[in-house]
Amino acid sequence: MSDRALLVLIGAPGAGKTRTGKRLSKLLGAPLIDTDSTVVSGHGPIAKIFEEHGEPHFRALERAAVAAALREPAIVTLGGGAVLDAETQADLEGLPVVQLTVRPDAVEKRIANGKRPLVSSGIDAWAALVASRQPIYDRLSQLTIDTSDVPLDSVAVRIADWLETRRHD
Ligand SMILES: Nc1ncnc2c1ncn2[C@@H]1O[C@H](COP(=O)(O)OP(=O)(O)O)[C@@H](O)[C@H]1O
Ligand SMILES: O=C(O)C1=C[C@@H](OP(=O)(O)O)[C@@H](O)[C@H](O)C1
Ligand SMILES: [Mg+2]
Repeated sequence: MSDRALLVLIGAPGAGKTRTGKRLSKLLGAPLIDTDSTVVSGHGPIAKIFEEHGEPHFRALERAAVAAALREPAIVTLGGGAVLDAETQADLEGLPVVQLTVRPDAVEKRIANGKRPLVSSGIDAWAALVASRQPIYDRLSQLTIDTSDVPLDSVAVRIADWLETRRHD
């Protein structure tokens, strides 16, 4: 049997997927693949890709990174929009998928660095984007954790505990 991801984190931009994935990787001693980091390593900053080549080009690069990552025995953290891809949705079937969520009041500061082109105009754009995707995040995930008031370490521990329980089911 080919390798598959150990855990996948999905959810809204700024919910904490990348940072939580890093903590979990340390906690579990497992490798981490952040698909945005893969794209950035190969093609430069995301905002620049959007500016110079447009969103469809970014999505194609992202899909390639996601397809490769999901075939590795690693913790995989996706960009917030990666789950819009139908092939990615199919690839996630049967994998442990955790959704991170965050309230608008808590995310505002987190996304203020201008690195996320789709939400750089502010919290209303973020809220509209997340509302449109919420049914997909809900359908694909088996566990949801709101990170608004929970420290990173605690989010990581909760996910590690859940994974452990799942192993014994
Ligand atoms: N549980 C948390 N509590 C407080 N701040 C957090 C938490 N998780 C993430 N952050 C902060 O939010 C920002 C975005 O985190 P990141 O992991 O990049 O989110 P995502 O990958 O979901 O877009 C970072 O500055 C990070 O430090
Ligand atoms: O929600 C989105 O469409 C995006 C989220 C970002 O990742 P994070 O969710 O890790 O911020 C990044 O992939 C890109 O800016 C597009
Ligand atoms: Mg991220």
